[in-house]
Amino acid sequence: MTLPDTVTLVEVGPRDGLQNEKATIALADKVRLIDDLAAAGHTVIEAGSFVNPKWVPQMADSEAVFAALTRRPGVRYVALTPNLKGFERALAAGADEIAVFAAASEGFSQKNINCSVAESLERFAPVATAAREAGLPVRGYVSCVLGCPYDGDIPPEQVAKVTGALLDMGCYEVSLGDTIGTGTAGSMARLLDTLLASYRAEQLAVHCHDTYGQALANILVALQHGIATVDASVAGLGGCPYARGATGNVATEDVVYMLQGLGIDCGLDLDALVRAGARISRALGREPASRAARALLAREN
Ligand SMILES: CC(C)(COP(=O)([O-])OP(=O)([O-])OC[C@H]1O[C@@H](n2cnc3c(N)ncnc32)[C@H](O)[C@@H]1OP(=O)([O-])[O-])[C@@H](O)C(=O)NCCC(=O)NCCSC(=O)C[C@@](C)(O)CC(=O)[O-]
Repeated sequence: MTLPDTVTLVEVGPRDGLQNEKATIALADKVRLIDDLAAAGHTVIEAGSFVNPKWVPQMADSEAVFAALTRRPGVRYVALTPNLKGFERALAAGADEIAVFAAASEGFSQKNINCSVAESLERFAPVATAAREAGLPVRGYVSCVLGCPYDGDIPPEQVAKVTGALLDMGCYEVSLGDTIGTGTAGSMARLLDTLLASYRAEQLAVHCHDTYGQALANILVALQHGIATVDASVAGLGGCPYARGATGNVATEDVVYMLQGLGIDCGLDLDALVRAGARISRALGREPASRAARALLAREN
């Protein structure tokens, strides 16, 4: 199978990564992280979310984050928004793009956004319309595409239905979230075979959590299916507040290391990324979860 020549990495560390942290993270550390990631070559960075701060307190300062980050030309700063209220906050904060987030399973939808999948899609439609009127691109997420902590196995057809609804309402791309990281190369291949019967590879991205250590294998399968957009989180930060036990996203450093080995360009400076991951990990009082970052840092000592 042919692999893409270039891959776009969507950096979700500042949002998906930090949203799950219990201790308060200083605004300056969040902003420094985003600026470091842009300096390392990222062109798409999810910088925060405009959700109910009672649900996700760690993202309560997203307005301040957007106001303080140093905008680099060519970088899109994305905001996650659950409803029109969130969209208005994101617009006022100066987000370049917004992301709406649905789920493939009813159980996760209820726990994460307090409504059914159908109700969430009804909520997102006016958000997509408002974003279009404001000239902002909209990205869609579908969570739990390879398993749900509440509903168990998820048939690929169920994922295809929600993906189609998000594309129909105007999302330019849908990111397929293996929220609890239970997917394997086999289940990812089956999912993509189903989705690619109806949608183009350019309309899809993958968002793999590494709970079972399968994320890189699953991403490789996605690349082999022609998917050229991959979400990742520097230092493997994160988890999901509504999916107990889920670890962070695949570490961006590990994905970059794999892509470099495959000769695929993603425009990132691995050393700069490793330093960015090490800095935020120090601020959080831990080692980076990235295996590549730890190996590269050990070589320096
Ligand atoms: C969706 C809601 C808001 C529904 O929550 P709700 O409680 O049903 O909302 P509501 O409409 O009934 O409003 C209740 C209160 O929330 C306020 N409110 C309502 N909306 C907003 C807003 N946007 N910003 C600020 N405040 C808001 C609203 O004004 C009201 O305030 P009150 O009258 O009580 O003072 C809530 O469930 C929520 O915020 N959920 C967010 C959960 C979340 O952020 N989860 C993590 C992100 S998803 C994820 O990580 C997965 C992903 C994307 O990475 C992919 C993957 O890995 O699978």
